[in-house]
Amino acid sequence: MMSLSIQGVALAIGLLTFFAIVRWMSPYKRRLPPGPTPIPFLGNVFGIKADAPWVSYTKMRETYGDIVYTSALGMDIVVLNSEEVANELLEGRSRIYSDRPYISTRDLFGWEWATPFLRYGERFKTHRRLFHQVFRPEAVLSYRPKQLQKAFEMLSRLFHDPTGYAGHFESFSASVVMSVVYDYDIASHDDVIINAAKRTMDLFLRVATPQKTALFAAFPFLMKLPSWVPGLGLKDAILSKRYVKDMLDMPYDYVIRNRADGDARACMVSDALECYQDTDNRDVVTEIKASAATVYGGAVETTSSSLIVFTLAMMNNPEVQERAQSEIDNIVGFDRLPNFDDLPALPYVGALIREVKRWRPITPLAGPHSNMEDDFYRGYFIPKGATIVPNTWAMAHNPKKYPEPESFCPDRFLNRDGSLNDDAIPWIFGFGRRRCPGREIADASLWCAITCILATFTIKKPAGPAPEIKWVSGLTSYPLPFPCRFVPRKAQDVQGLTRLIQSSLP
Ligand code: HEM
Repeated sequence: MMSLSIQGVALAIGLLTFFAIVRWMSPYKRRLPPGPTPIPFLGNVFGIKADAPWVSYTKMRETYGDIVYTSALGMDIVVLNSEEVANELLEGRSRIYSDRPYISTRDLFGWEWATPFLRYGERFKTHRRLFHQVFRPEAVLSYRPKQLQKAFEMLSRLFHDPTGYAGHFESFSASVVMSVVYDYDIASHDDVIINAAKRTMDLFLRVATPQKTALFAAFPFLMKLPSWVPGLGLKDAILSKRYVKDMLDMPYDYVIRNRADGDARACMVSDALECYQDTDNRDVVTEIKASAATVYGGAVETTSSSLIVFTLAMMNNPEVQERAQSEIDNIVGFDRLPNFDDLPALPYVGALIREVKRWRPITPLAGPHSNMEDDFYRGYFIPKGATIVPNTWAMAHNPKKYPEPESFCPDRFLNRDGSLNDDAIPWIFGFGRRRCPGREIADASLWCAITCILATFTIKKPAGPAPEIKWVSGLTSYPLPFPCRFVPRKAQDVQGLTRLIQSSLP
C-alpha cells in the first residue's frame, strides 16, 4: 500500500514535470518581448502609422524599450530599436538571423530571383559571392574615374536644366551602376534598357504594397482568384512577370553581344561569365543575370534619393553649405573640380555626408530579417520565422547619441581638431550577412556627386513662400522633388563649365 502511494506520488511528480516542460516549450507560453496589446488576429495594425511605421516604433521605445514585440495579421514582428540590440542579434547571431520573411507578392509578381527577397541558402550565397567580386573595397577603387566622369556629366545637366535635378540624380546613379555591372553607357534620353528596368520597378513598388503583401500572406487564396477580380492587382502581376523578363534579359544580352563581337570590357557580368566559362551549369547564368539585375533596383533609387535629401538639407541650412564650400575652395581652388585625391583633406564634407545619411535615413527600417530557429535573447522568446525589423530611424534619432536629432549638424561627426570621428554609421547599410553589398560604391558616388555640386552650385530656396515638402513612404523614404534653385558659382556660363570639366577629367 505504502509502495503504491510512493509510486503514485512519483508518477504525479513525473507528469507534473512533463507538463511543465511542455508548457515551457510551447512558444506561446514563453515570454515574448514587451509590446502594445494586440487585437485578436489583426494584431497591432491600428496602432502603427501606415505611412511612417518607424515613427510609431520609435515612440514605442519610450514605453517598451529597445526590443518590442508587435503582430499583424498573424505575423510575429520584433522591432529592434537600438544599435546594440540589432548588432547583438543580426551580427552576433547572424547564423540564424540572415533569412528574409515570407513576401507573398514576390513570386506572384515574378520577383523570386532578386537578392533582397532570397531566403538564406545556396542561391543567396552565390549572389553574395558575385557581388563580392565587383563591390569589394579594392575593386571599387577602380571605378572612381568613371564615377567622377558621370558626376561631371550630371553637373552639365544641372546647369542646362536645374529644375529637373531629381531626374539628373537618377541618371547619374543609374549610369554608374550600369557601367560597372554591364559596361553599358546609358543614353541621355529615353534609354530602352533603363526604361525597361524602371517600368518593372515602378509597377512592383506601386502595386505590391506592404498592405497588399500582408493581405495575401493572411489570405493566400486571394492570389488564386481570376485576374479580372478588381482591387487586388492580379492583372498587374501578370504584366509584371513580362516586364521582369525584359529587365533580366535586355542588359545581359547586350553584354553577350559585346562578347561575341570581341568588344567586351571588364564589368560584373562579363567577368562572372569569364570566371564560370568552364561550367556548363545553366543555373550559373540564371544567377549572374539575377544578381546583376538586382543591382539596378538596389542602387538607383537609394543613391538618387540620398541626393534629394542632401538638396533639402542644403536649401534649409545655408551656413552648413557655406562652410563646406569654403573647405572645398581652400583645398581645390577655382581652376578645377574636386577629385578623389581631395577626399582626405575635406573632413567637413565627409561629416556633412554622414549627417545627410543620419538626418533622414532613406531606408528607415533597413531591410527586414527573419530568424531560422527559435531563439532566446535577454530572457525573451523570439519565435522562429519572426519578421525582425531593425529600426534605423530610432538609431539615427537617438537623442543620447545625437543630441537634438532633428537638427542638421555635421559637427556631430567631427573631433575637436576638425578630423572625422569614428562614428561612420555603418548600420545605415543594414546588418550582418545581409548588409548592403553596394555600400562602398554608394559612398563613393555620394561623395563625388555632393562635392562636385557644392563646388559648382549653391542650392537656394525659391523666391516666395517656402515650398511644401512631401515624402515618399514605403521601403524607402525621401522627399518628392520640390522647387529650389541651383545657382552657379565656379562657372557662370556653359563654356566656362565645359572648360572646367575638361581641365578636371580623370
Ligand atoms: C545610399 C545608398 C544605399 C543605402 C542607404 C542602402 C541601404 C541598404 C540596406 C539598408 C539594405 C538592407 C540590408 C539588410 O537587410 O540588413 C540594402 C540591401 C542591398 N543593397 Fe543597398 N543601399 C544603398 C546603395 C546600394 C548600391 C549602390 C547597391 C549596388 C551597387 C546596393 C545593393 C544592395 C543589394 C543587392 C542589397 C540586398 C542584399 C541582401 O539581401 O543580401 N545598395 N541596402
